[in-house]
Formats: sequence, C-alpha cells, structure tokens
Amino acid sequence: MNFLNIEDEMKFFQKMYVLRKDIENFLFDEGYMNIEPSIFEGYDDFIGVNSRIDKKSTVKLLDNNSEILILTPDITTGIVNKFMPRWEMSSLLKIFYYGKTYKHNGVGIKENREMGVEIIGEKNHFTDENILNTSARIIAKYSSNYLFEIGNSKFLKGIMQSCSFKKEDYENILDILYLKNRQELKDYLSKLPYREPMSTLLNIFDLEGTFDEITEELKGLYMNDLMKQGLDELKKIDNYMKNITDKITYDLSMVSELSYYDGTIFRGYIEGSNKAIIKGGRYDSFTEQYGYKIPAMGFTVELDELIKVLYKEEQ
Ligand SMILES: N[C@@H](Cc1c[nH]c[nH+]1)C(=O)O
Repeated sequence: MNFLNIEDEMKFFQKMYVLRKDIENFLFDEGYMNIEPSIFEGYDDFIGVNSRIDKKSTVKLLDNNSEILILTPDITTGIVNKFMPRWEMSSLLKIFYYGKTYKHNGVGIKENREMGVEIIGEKNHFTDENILNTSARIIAKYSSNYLFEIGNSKFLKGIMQSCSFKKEDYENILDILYLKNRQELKDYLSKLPYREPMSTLLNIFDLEGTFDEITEELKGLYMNDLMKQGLDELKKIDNYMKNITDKITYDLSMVSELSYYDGTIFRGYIEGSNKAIIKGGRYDSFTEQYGYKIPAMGFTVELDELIKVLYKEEQ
C-alpha cells in the first residue's frame, strides 16, 4: 500500500493491528491454538507439492549449503511439511496463525499479510461445516454483503481421470479453467480426441449457481463415481449451510492456483472488492506423501485486501 503521508501510514497500521487482534481473539475463543509459521521453505519441497505455482514468481534465497530456499508463497504448505514428518495418529491440530507470503509480481516483491486457520487430524464429518461456518462468521463481522463460492475438486478430477488426458493437457486445461476462459477451453478440447466425459467438461462453466440449478444443468451429462462423490459433498454443504444459502454460489469449475486441494474448495468475497477475502479448502491427499492420509482443511483471511475495502468504505 502507498501512503500520502506518515499520518495516513500510522492510521493504516493501527487499523491492521486492531483487525488482526480482532480475528485472533475470535479464533482463540473458538478454541484454536496459535502458532508462528516460518517464512522460509525449501524450493523443491514447495514446487513438489504446488506444481501449478508460477516458478518465476517465487522469491529465492541461498542457504549456507547452497540449497535454494524461498520466502513462502503459501503458509499451509509449510505447516504440512513441518508437522507431518512427526505426525502421530492421535494428533489433532486446530490452529491459527498470522503470517506473510511473498511473490514477485513483475515490478517487485509483493508481501501479503494473512490470517490462516487449519484443522488437521479431525476425523469427524463436521470439519467442513465448522470451517465454512467459522470463515462465514469472520467475513460477516466486516460486511453483511458477502458471498461464498464453493466448489469441489473431486468433480473435476473425476472428469479429468475419465478423459485420461496427458499430463501436459491436464495442466493446460486446469490453467484455462483457472482463467475461466470459455472459448479457449472449447478450442483446446476440439483439438483432442473426443471422449464422452468431455460433454461435462465443455459445459463446466455453466455448472454454477444454486445447488438445484447445477443439478438441473447436469441432466444428460456424463458423470462418474468420483464426480458424484464431489456433488454429494456439495449437497451436504448445501444442507447444513441452509441459514446462508442465499449467500452461496456453487461453482464446479473452481480451480485453485494451489494443487493440494482434494474435496471442498471455497472463496469468500465482500462488496467493494473483486478479489477473494477468504480462500480455503480440504487437502487430505496432501498429507499422503508422508505415508498416511490425514483429514485436513483450512482457510486464509486476506488481511491486506480486507483492510483495503474497510478503509475505502470509511473514507
Ligand atoms: N493457504 C491457502 C488457504 C488455505 C489454508 N488452508 C487451506 N487452504 C491460500 O493461501 O490460498
């Protein structure tokens, strides 16, 4: 953020301090424990998990052994890499943290303040509900005009598996979906040999709206078991989020820049910004590379974006 004068800058920092304390106190009272995440990550460890991250955007450093480290672009990755090697089957982490992420944005290094929440190791079925409700309660503190977009990565994975795309095509299609480019998707798929699941993929951008609207759109389109599982998980969410369904749009084409999601993915927006204030999802499979699949889910509150909107409103 750029400031006209010191007074403005000081005002910003006081506001950030209050915002941060406010969310921290809320999470602490909800029973989450605080941790302090590291800002360093091994480059290979990070890219190994997040192959879709733009490698040029990572901020690299050399440690004493000439190993490449990066300033973390994603704190959740560091948390899993930190705790999983020592994981015990009875462990349960319900944590929150304040931290910064770093990325080159072409002009310089962009620092981003965030508040993260993770539940790792909770084996009951209420974690999705808990996480979504907690994030909705946070966003509702700052705006009554908020909206959640919720997707499920199993649905897309189901289509992609049945199409048996080559790795390169798989990655390219995910990029196109991430950018929500309808025409490019059509053009790209038209160059590949036709397979039945493509009927759903070609219509994926229309699979957005209320749960009933999506179910209607899906009639006559290809579905397999994994896709059904993804859809069933969304249906459950739709049932237990009944009190705020008017604030939810389901979106089956939702893709994240992060590759570790495995199930529910969501983003929260408030009026005054087109950037997500909340981002999160389930990432059970991420833990699998350590030899055991642990249920895990979390979200991040984008503090810089949130404060920008609150500050703008005040002025
Ligand atoms: N770390 C993710 C958000 C998240 C936390 N836990 C799970 N997902 C992000 O920055 O987008």
